[in-house]
Amino acid sequence: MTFPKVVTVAKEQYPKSVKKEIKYGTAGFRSNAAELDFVLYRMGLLATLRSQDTGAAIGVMITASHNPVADNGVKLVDPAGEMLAAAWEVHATTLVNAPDDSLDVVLQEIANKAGIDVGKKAMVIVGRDTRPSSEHLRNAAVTGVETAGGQVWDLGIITTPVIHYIVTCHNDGGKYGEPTMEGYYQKISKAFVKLRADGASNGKYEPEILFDGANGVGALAMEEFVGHIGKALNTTRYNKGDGILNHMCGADFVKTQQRWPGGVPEQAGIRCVSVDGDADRIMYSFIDASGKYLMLDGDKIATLVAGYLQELLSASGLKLKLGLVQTAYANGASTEYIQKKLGVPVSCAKTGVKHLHHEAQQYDIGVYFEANGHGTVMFSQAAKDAIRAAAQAKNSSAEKLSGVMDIINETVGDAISDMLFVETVLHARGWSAADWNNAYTDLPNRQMKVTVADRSVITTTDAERVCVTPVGLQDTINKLVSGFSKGRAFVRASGTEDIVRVYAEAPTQEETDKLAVQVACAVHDQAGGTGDRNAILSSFA
Ligand SMILES: CC(=O)N[C@H]1[C@@H](OP(=O)(O)O)O[C@H](CO)[C@@H](O)[C@@H]1O
Ligand SMILES: [Mg+2]
Repeated sequence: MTFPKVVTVAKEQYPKSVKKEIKYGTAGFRSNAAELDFVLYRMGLLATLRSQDTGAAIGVMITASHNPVADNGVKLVDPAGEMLAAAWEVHATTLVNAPDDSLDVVLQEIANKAGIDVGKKAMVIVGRDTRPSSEHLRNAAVTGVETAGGQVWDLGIITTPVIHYIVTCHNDGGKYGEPTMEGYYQKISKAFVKLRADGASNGKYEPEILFDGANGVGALAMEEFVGHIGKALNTTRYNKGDGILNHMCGADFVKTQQRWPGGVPEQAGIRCVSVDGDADRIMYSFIDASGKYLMLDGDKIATLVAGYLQELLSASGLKLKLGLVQTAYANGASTEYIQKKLGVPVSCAKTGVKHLHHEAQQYDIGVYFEANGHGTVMFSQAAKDAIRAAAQAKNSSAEKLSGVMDIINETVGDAISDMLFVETVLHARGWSAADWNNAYTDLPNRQMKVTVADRSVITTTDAERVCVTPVGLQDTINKLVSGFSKGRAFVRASGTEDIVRVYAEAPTQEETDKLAVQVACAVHDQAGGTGDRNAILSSFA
């Protein structure tokens, strides 16, 4: 047998403890941490096989991102820093659901299917967030890798974007950057400091932020990072790990509650940057002169950076195709602004970073962002070559573009790198947060969750904007939407929670809430709702 100890180790140390089928979803496997030992062991096994399959190092990140501290999760990172290939998501699901005593057979089947020489060397790069359960789960993953004959490179506590960066750099022989934490910090901070060589203040821009670390790994990363940026950006850091992870703070709290994060003193006029529990998402907040709270989300960031890239691109004279990728959750006002005012083409992708990432590859410069603050910019090789050559020839816009390329972590959304990019654009434009916010006004919007017996009855098309089944539900939605001038609504099954999500937009918050409630009731009625219908009806009463 090719996998001699796999079954014994599983039975003795990491027996399968969950009976129900679990699935490698939008963000890998995620659940209560107590249910994950066997999953991590098995993902260690699978990562080894995937490494043998690709002849490259594979990443394993242990995190449940913005979810509560009692949860945890695992996702694999493919050789070029991208999300695990779809075919391997299927293998992951098969392996995790197999009984303990058939693990060796299932592994062999995967190896046969993919034509893998399992005697080959394998390297797995493991990282984890600050959750108390993460160390224990790391041990399970490491045991998996070693039992399958692979070698482990343990990065310890690290942000999700940095593991993506290190996997990329390790596999391309250092072309993208030096494959270490220090290499990452150096690369992005040097570019940032250089771009503001003329001075940190400019017009209404002040180089000062409040940083909300969500009590997670982003806070630790920022503590190290400030040493590299010196006076270029003055940061006051909060939620550094003294409180509960993601609790009343962080990017997800800010986005879903549309409130100033707990643990950060309110200061009018100063930008507050919130990251999530693994630092791949970012939100900006500020309080204006009249004391009003304002949130600047992924759509605001996307339009700001795409507009700036567009400007540099046309000033440089380079003929490269720039585009923005959003999802159906993008605020309609942001799409209209970027398309009509700035003339940047927009594509809509399905929810989940891998879909946006893929869609962004059709552009020379592809900006992608989810409204919840997860996103980055990708440059094609041709774009990189053209920009660097023009920069060498002292084309000043191309020099700026080249600097911006070094700030950006192209491998995945990265809160710290995205923050530096936003700060760079605001600095270049001489804008305050209010100026940025005034570019366009968000349409009021509302998200709701509906529990149903089986969320897979909801299927969609057209980047999730149209519901195909249950038959008739879309007709109902259309009818409801037509009752509001300029309304928009859609429904889809969540990929990370056992619920159906409802999204609505309309000219006023009151109408938006009304539309959301009506659509949620339609889902409840036509898709097998299990919750309390009256509770839906009285949601915003
Ligand atoms: C509406 C929304 O915010 N959905 C989130 C959420 O996906 P769902 O499939 O909607 O549960 O989690 C994903 C993974 O973190 C993230 O990519 C996505 O944006
Ligand atoms: Mg995250």
